[in-house]
Amino acid sequence: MDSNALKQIAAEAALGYIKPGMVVGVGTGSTTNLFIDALGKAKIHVEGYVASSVATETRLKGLGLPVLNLNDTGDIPIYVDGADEVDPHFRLIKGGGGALTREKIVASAARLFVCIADGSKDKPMLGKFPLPVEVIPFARSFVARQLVKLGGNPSLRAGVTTDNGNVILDVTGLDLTDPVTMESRINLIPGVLDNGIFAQRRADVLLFGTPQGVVERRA
Ligand SMILES: O=C(CO)[C@H](O)[C@H](O)COP(=O)(O)O
Repeated sequence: MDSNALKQIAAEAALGYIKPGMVVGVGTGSTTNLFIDALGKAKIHVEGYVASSVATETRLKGLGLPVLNLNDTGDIPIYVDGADEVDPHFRLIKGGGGALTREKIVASAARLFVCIADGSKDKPMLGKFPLPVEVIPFARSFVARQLVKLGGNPSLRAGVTTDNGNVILDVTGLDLTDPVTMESRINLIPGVLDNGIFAQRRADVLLFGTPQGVVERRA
């Protein structure tokens, strides 16, 4: 099975968590796109979907699925999204698609975070995938210098402006043995909007697509 097929079975498994009448938070990325397409076919009568990016909103609307504004909903029952890395403690690196800030907001508003991924994202620890950090453009150079002081090697993601009008620094070399602390330390740098460590809001359920089928883990 290629990685797309593994993403597909993980995405379809997440449908089992979607019940009629729910408000459903929807992440961003190629795995989530497969989940959206599966939702389009499943025609479950949910109350609506809260999108974590403009791209996701466009895809949902393109399939005729109802999109809600997060400001018009309370806490939401469930959020489904992919990840770039997942550790054994359900902590994640996200933001490969640049949508990390809105993803973290919607994930934090959700009571259950279901993470869908192909099995290659299942890692013994976080830190190989360059950590995305969303930065206000005015502060780009200052923030990059502070990230170097934290042990990182930041590089500007060329040609990318986030849905919030900001830039992304991708950072290699950080020591993520304590991801909870590093998540906070980076977010304390003035000019940082958020970073792609999801350790304070971890996933609750992991659905990994593997050649042997979907592996499900619960925190
Ligand atoms: O965090 C994300 C987007 O900001 C994605 O969930 C992450 O990059 C995984 O993407 P894909 O499903 O395409 O592998």
